[in-house]
Amino acid sequence: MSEFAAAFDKASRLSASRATSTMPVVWKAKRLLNRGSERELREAIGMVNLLANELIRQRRKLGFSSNHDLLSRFMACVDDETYLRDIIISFMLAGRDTVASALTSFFLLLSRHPDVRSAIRDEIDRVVGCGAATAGYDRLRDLHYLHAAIYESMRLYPPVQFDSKFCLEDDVLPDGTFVSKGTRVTYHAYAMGRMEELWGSDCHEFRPQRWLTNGAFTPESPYKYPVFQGGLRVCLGKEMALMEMKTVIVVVVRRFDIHVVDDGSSLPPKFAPGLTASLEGGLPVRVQRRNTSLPTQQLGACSAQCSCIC
Ligand code: HEM
Repeated sequence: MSEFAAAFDKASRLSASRATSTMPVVWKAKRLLNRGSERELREAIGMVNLLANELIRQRRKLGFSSNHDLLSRFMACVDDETYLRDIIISFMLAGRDTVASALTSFFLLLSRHPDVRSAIRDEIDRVVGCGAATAGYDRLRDLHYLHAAIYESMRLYPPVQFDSKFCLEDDVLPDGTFVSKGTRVTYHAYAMGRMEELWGSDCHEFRPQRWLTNGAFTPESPYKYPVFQGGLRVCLGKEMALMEMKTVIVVVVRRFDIHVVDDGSSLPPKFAPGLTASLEGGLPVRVQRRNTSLPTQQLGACSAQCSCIC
């Protein structure tokens, strides 16, 4: 693991432990005295800042004006170095573990639902084409069943399981509930995804079809499905996350079978405490190459017998 990743993980873990502390006064005292976990947190944040600054410095040296990656784009329009560093750290924090968490639970569910796995493979062959090794943006967008399976997986295992906000001023919620200034209000995406009132009596089942109408993906209100938050502070990386996930899934699912080790238990996974949901001890899997001869040829080069739409 790189020094950056290690410092990053440590800083995330220690910040999350503040939120779950039963006596916040303890960590606040430690922070004041620069002791124990708070001292470690300060050091980890220092290391993250240092390495993020170094990343910016190196990119500046190499030149960024003709590059179209995210960092170069931000560098082209942000002058303030500290602000730029904080943007990089925010995007890494928001985008790294969330996608990893979503993919982990997706493959966990897929190994328990071979019927869904087959349906995904059929759709990929039909839409992406059996002659294409990877899929472009437009083809990924047309994978409605896969989109539905990803949404369904995150309904049951949202990467951000719950999220709190603090009320700045006295306020009244749409249902008339009064919330006084300073109150902590938490929405719990994990619990909401398993509520019978919201999802029906099969709310605990993994059923991608619930998101499809005549084969097309049909979204739900973000206030019913707050996996990416809603309103003004909705996740900025939502579309990017979905594309990233689809890209990985298309490549992996076509070539490999992922078997969760000791899956026979069908016990619910045990989560580790943290800002994003991760499984305690990881998810041990056996990866088996499928007996498929996926071609290296490009889109549009399929044989006459192929039923795909290239
Ligand atoms: C499956 C993957 C993801 C999930 C489930 C997810 C979920 C969320 C949630 C729940 C929030 C609201 C957090 C809060 O208000 O406290 C959020 C915010 C945010 N996300 Fe994501 N996210 C994902 C991937 C990404 C990716 C890949 C990026 C960018 C590379 C990203 C960038 C952001 C940013 C910048 C915010 C802050 C928006 C703001 O406060 O205005 N996210 N995300």
